[in-house]
Amino acid sequence: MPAKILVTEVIAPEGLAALEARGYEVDVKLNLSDSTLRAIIGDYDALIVRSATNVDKALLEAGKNLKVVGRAGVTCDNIDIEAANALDIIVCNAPTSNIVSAAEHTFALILACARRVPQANQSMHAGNWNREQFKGVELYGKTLALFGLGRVGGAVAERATAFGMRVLAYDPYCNPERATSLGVKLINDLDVILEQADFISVHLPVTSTTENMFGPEEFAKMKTGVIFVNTSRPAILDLNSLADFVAARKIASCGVDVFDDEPCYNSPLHSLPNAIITPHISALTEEAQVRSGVQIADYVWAGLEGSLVPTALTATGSAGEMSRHIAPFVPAANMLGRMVSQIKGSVPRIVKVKMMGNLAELDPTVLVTSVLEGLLSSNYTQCSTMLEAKRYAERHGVDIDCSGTDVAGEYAAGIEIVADDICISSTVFGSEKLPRITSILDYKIDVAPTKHSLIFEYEDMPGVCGIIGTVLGNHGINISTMQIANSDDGTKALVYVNVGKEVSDEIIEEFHEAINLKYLFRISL
Ligand SMILES: NC(=O)C1=CN([C@@H]2O[C@H](COP(=O)(O)OP(=O)(O)OC[C@H]3O[C@@H](n4cnc5c(N)ncnc54)[C@H](O)[C@@H]3O)[C@@H](O)[C@H]2O)C=CC1
Ligand SMILES: O=C(O)C(=O)COP(=O)(O)O
Repeated sequence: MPAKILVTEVIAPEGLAALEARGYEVDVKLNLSDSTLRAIIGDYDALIVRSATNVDKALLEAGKNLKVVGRAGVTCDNIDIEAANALDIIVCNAPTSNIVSAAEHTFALILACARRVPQANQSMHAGNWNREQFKGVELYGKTLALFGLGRVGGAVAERATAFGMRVLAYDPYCNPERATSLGVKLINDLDVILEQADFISVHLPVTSTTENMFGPEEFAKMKTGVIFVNTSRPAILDLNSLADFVAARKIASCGVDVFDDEPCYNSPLHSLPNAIITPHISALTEEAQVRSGVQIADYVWAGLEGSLVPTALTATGSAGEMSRHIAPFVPAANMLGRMVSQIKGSVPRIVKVKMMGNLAELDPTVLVTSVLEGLLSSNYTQCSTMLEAKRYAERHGVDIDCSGTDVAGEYAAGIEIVADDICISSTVFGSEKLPRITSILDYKIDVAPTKHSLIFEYEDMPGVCGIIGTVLGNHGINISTMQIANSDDGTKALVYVNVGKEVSDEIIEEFHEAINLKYLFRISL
C-alpha cells in the first residue's frame, strides 16, 4: 500500500505533484478543526503543514502511523518538537525557502510606513487628491536598527544598504565578522541602539530571551517619530503597548505581519490609520511557495524512505539518528549550552564537548548542534554533519570541538562541556530521561534543574542555606530543590537551588549584601 500523506494547508502544486510522482497518496484537506484532524490523523504516514495547523502532543499521539511532519516554511513553533522526538516522529522544515520573500515584505512595510502608500491609495480610491497629506520621509541616510541578524535580518541588511541606510544590529549571538561583511554595526546594548534608530525591524525567534522584548519601557526609549516593523513573531512584543505608542504618534507608524491567535480579525492596531497591518503574508510569494513546497516534498520523501533528512529538527531523521542513546541527551545538551552562556553572561568563544561512556563512539552531530542551540539561544539550528555544525558555530564566533571518552564517572553515559573556564556535565536519568547536572564548576552535584534556578558559590561558613531560604521566603519564592556541595579542600561551598519563579535583580542584590559570595548565577531554562 502506498504511504498516505495529509496536507492541511495550501502547498504549491509543484510540491504535491512531486509527492504523487513518487507514488504516495496525497490528501489535501484544508481548514480542519483540531478535533477532526485528530480523528483522521491515524490513517496517515506523513503530515505537511504551514504555520496555521496546531501540531500538538495530542495530535502526534493520535498519529499512530505518523513518521514525518513536514513544515513547508521556516518556523516550527506550531509543532511540539519535543513530543515528536519522544514519539520518534521526524519533524523537518524548508529553512531557506522564504527568507528573500520575508526580507522583501519587510521592505514593503518599511516603505509603506515611510511613504504612507496604503493611506494615499485608500484616499485616492475614495475620490480625493490630497498631496500634502501624504508627505513621507526618505530612507536614505537614516539609521535602521535590526533586531536579529540571522537569515532574514541579514537579507534585510543587504537591502537596506542599497537604500543608503546606516544599519545597526542587536544580536549578541552574531559573529562580529558576519556583521562587518554585511556592512552592519553590532550594538549589543538595548538602550544605545534604541535611541539611535529612525527605523526598527525585528527578526528574532521566540525564546525565553526574546519573548516580550518590546514593551512600554522599550517603546518609550525610542526616538519620537520612529518607524517600527515586525515580520517575525507576535510574542516578541506587547501589541497593546505598541498600539498605545502608535496612537500617541511617539511611533510615527508601524508595520506588522504577525498576530496572536491567527487568523486575527481584530487587534488594537486595526483601528489605527498609521498602523499598516498584513495577514501573515511575508512568505506568501509565488517563488517562496514553490521553493517551500518542493523542498518539503523532498524531505518528507526522505523521511518516509528512511533516508537522512537534511533539515530534521528531531533526533530521528537526522545525522545522529543511528543511536537511540543519543535522543534522550538532546535536551541535556541544550540545557548545558544555555547554562554556560548564562553563567558566562555572553556566548563563550571556545567550547569543547565531551561525549562520555556509551555516547563516546556515536556521531556527535545532533548533540553538538543542540549544545550550539543552547549557547546561542536559537531554536532551529540545522546541521547534518559535524563540519556544518563547526561552520555554523564559526559564523557565530564560536570555535566548537568534540571528543569522546569511555569514562563517564558513576554513570553509563554523560556529556560534558567546557567553555572557556566553565565546566558542566550532565546525564539523563529515570523513566522520563530527565537531564541532571552531575558536576558544575568542579563541584559534584546531582540536580535536575527546573525552569528557574540559582547557583551560589561562597567561602564556606554556617548559616548560608538559612539566609538563602529566608530571603527567598520573604519574597514569596518557593524552593523546590536545594543541594550543597563542598570544594575538595573544604574551604568553599556551592549551593544549587531550584526556585518557583524568576528572581529579580533586587533579590540578587540582597544576596550579595547578606552572603560573602564568590559567584551568584541566575539560570532560566
Ligand atoms: N512572517 C513570516 O512569514 C516569516 C517570519 N519569519 C520569522 O522571522 C524571524 C527570523 O527568522 P530567521 O532569520 O530565519 O531566524 P534565524 O534563526 O536565522 O535568525 C535569528 C537571529 O536572532 C538572533 N537572536 C536570538 N536570540 C536573540 C536575542 N535574545 N537578542 C538578539 N538576537 C537574538 C540569533 O542570533 C539569529 O542571528 C523568526 O521569528 C521567524 O519565525 C521567518 C520567515 C517568514
Ligand atoms: O516560515 C515562516 O516562519 C512563516 O511564518 C511563514 O508561514 P506560512 O508558511 O506562510 O504559514
